[in-house]
Amino acid sequence: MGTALLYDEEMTKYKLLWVDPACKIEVPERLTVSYEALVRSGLSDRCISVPAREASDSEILLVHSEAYLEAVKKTPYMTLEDLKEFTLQFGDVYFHPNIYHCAKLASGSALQLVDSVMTGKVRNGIALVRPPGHHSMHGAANGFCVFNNVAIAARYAKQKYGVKRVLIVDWDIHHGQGVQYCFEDDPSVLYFSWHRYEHQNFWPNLRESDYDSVGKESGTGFNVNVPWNKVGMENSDYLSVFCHVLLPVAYEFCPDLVLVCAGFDSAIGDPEGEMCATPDIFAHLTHLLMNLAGGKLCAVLEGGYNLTSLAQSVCQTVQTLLGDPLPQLANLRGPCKSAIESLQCARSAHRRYWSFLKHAADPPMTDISTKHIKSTMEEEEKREMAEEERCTEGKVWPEPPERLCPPVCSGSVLPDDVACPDGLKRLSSSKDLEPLLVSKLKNRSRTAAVDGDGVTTFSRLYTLIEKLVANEIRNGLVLVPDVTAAMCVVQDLTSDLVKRVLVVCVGKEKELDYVTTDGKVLVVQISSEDNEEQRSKYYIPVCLKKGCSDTSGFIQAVFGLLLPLGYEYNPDLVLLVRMPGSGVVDSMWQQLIGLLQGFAKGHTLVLMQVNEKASMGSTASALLGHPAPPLQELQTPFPEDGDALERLRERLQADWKMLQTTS
Ligand SMILES: NCCCNCCCCCS
Ligand SMILES: [Zn+2]
Repeated sequence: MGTALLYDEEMTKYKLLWVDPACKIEVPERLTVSYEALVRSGLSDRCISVPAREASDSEILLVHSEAYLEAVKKTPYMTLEDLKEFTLQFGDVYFHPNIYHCAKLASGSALQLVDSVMTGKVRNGIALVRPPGHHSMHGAANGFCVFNNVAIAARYAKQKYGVKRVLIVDWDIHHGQGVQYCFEDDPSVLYFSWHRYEHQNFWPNLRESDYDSVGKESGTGFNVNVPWNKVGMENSDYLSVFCHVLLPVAYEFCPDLVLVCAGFDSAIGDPEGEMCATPDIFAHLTHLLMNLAGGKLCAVLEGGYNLTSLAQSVCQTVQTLLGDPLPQLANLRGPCKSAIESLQCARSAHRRYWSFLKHAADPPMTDISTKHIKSTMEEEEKREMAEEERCTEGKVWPEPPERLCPPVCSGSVLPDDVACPDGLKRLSSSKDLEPLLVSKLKNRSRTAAVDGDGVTTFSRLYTLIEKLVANEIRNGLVLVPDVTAAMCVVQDLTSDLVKRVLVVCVGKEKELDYVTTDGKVLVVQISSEDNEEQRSKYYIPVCLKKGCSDTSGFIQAVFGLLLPLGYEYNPDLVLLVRMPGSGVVDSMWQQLIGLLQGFAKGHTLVLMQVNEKASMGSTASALLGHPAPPLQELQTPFPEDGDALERLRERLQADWKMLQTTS
């Protein structure tokens, strides 16, 4: 299924008609540069164009009051003076004779997008709209917003499609207070927002935007705020919050639909956000949400006021929705001190509501929610200030790298008597291995693996790896008689082909006879075994009491450890090894493959044993980019697992900064 794109140039036909410094950044060009960038890059042609429509009164009344709607209805007939007068009652917003029409189109576009996704016409999509929506409230316009496009879409999805749970992710740099007010007492809508806050000193300066606003009444726990108390936040900070706050909660919530308040004023260069995250971060934020709700994701444009970073960020988002390989994010050095405080506060505020956060640490000693923080400018913060100046003053960043789609998506190396799953391209060995390499393999790994056809297998394997590295193939599936032997062989084959290999071992391993210390390989093993003594910086055993069949524990290990480690390590190849008898559940297995595609431009090599070929179908499906099925009802993780994971993270965070969640 495809990706919907909604855009209608009618929504460019309103603008600020008088002088108002607070509103001058909200210009029609925001929409035209975004759409033109999609056209120029060829991305719009790859999308399914869906027409905009006007939201009806009853749809608008799902969120707004009749009085407010009636008042807005009058604006097309107002004189300039009347419009100015009418605007005065609201904050940081302006009206125009055509804005009511555009506001109905913006909300209607969001509803068209929901229809396209919920009817299965498309898998996901994006609506490029203005005016934005997330600040508008039941009876008031605010922050450039007239109708709350995403809030209306959430109510509409519940009413028309019986959607039980909606996740709203608001990655715009402003707090979507309008959305928060709408759903704070509603447990069927989980609202997540990060936003520039600076201890309530940044617009809209609301006390209820802080991390301790967790929702109310039956909605308690279903409102997650992460305040940024400094500017200059980078990719590391954003990814840390996704891994350590949003994703655990989102997976536990298990939504039927994901709506994104896709504001791009959180990108570098934006005059509002003054952050330093680069446009390619949105490729990863989108990707990390795409295995929720069976891939049903609707992104609706909110803010974004630097026309260059806005256009780039929109393209990065659409390219990921289309399933293209992700760009590698380099030198992620872990969250800054301020981000860690925000992270820790949000996690501790929610640990009583979400079992996946149950073992989160206590809030930091310094109570960061007070408005006038009296923290002395420590050495670290001085460095951060210097960093910020460099970042925001410069306001230059590299164009996001090109994300080329390999001609072949998934290759396979299988025993001759095993049928190749649909969609995979069977590889034959293009050449025999050099005798030297064969002898190296023979003495390296168990004899059983390198008999006659063993060598054929290895030469095919070598060919597959060469094609992955050459980006001729995106990922691959390998079925071998003995995964342990094959693992060592792959390590040998890759050692001179790639710089860094992330090995993810699912299940028990007899004994891992290669533990490298040179950093060329990072092994993360998830099983029921605890190899305490073998642990090193590059060999990280994660022990689950009930082993890999415990999906709750598994998913916690993925978000709390594997993903942050993977981002920091930034491998050029991911080797995913499924040990026989691991007990991993197929849906979890597919989620894992989906999530690991975020690394190494999607170059994932899956190694499985022939006797597990029953799982080849689901493996192939995940490798081909089909969204993983939602993880059904997740039980509460075993306390000892959650606790052990937190302890392991605290031990490792000295070596791996992306694991930090406590200051
Ligand atoms: N420096 C201008 C103040 C603008 N304040 C309102 C911002 C609304 C953003 C909507 S995404
Ligand atoms: Zn914004």
